Amino acid sequence: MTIRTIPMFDYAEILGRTLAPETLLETLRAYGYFYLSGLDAAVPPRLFKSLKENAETFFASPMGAKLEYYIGHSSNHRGYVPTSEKGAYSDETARVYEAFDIGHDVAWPGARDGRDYRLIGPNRYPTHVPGMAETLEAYYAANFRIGTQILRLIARGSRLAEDHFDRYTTRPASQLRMIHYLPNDVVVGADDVSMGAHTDYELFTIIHQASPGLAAFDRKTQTWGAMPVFKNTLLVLAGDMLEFLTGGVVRALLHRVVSTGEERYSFPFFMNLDFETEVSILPVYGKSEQRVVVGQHLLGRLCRDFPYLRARIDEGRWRIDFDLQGQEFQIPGQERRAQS
Ligand SMILES: O=C(O)CCC(=O)C(=O)O
Ligand SMILES: [Fe+2]
Repeated sequence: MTIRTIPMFDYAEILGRTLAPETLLETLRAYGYFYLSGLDAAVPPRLFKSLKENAETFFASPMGAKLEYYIGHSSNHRGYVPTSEKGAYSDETARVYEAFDIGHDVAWPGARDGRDYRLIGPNRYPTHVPGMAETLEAYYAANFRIGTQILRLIARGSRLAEDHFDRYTTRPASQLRMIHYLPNDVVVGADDVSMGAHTDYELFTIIHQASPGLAAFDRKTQTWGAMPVFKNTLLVLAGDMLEFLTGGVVRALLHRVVSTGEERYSFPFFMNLDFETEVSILPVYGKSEQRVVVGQHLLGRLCRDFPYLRARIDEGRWRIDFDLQGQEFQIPGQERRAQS
């Protein structure tokens, strides 16, 4: 038997500034994740509860009602994602999840600097689920506040002013997903997954899992380990942008969702910078000419995940002025793993 230490911080340590920024960064470096407890003031237990209740009600509604909010009919990538919207993951044995996606809710401001991502704009909510808009907006705002606190610690730990990133999170490319894994009878083995192995595309992901299923890859032992679920806690996973900013000191956590046949709900919030933010390695981690634009990296990745987006771009309905395939970034001294 292996005994595993689980990194867990109390959110009060972050708000009260008793958690050293170096400790947070060292934890992300060593584990790629940490749990956050003590969230009652930041995310009241009744908000977690109504989030799940809204998800249950929405996903239980007739397919016709859900498809009225189909993401493929949205002009800014918001709404319902059916199980058929299958991404290019060769290890997804049984894709049995559906989702509902929202983002930063803002009136469409039009293209800026000629960069027209079409991922920006207002959210769209089903009118037949009472309270869903209020709950999701409140949950999004709570996660964004928590994400901002974590990002400020990361800034301090990287020898930057605490508010360094604040100016880049005015219209963040941060999405929130409600995910519903359907109960199913597909016979599975220990390695069968319903969401294929991937890293998340943003700075970090703040996940609330209602039940187990998430597994993370431990680079040291080269094994997959289950991520336990603790009531009213959040799990924070390092993503691609943090790996890029830290020059690979913090690696994005490779993770996947194992098939169990059981119904499951999960709510990831992907903390990101503004779409047009051009990022480079932070000075304390080294020097490189390489630049990545947050929205371009995100869109490049989303095109792998969403056939409807690929079709729109391939058919010229969404014109983009950059190379979608060229969004793979290189970390100096590290070979980029092959994406499945
Ligand atoms: O279902 C989960 O717990 C994780 C979902 C996930 O990894 C994702 O949406 O990127
Ligand atoms: Fe993920």
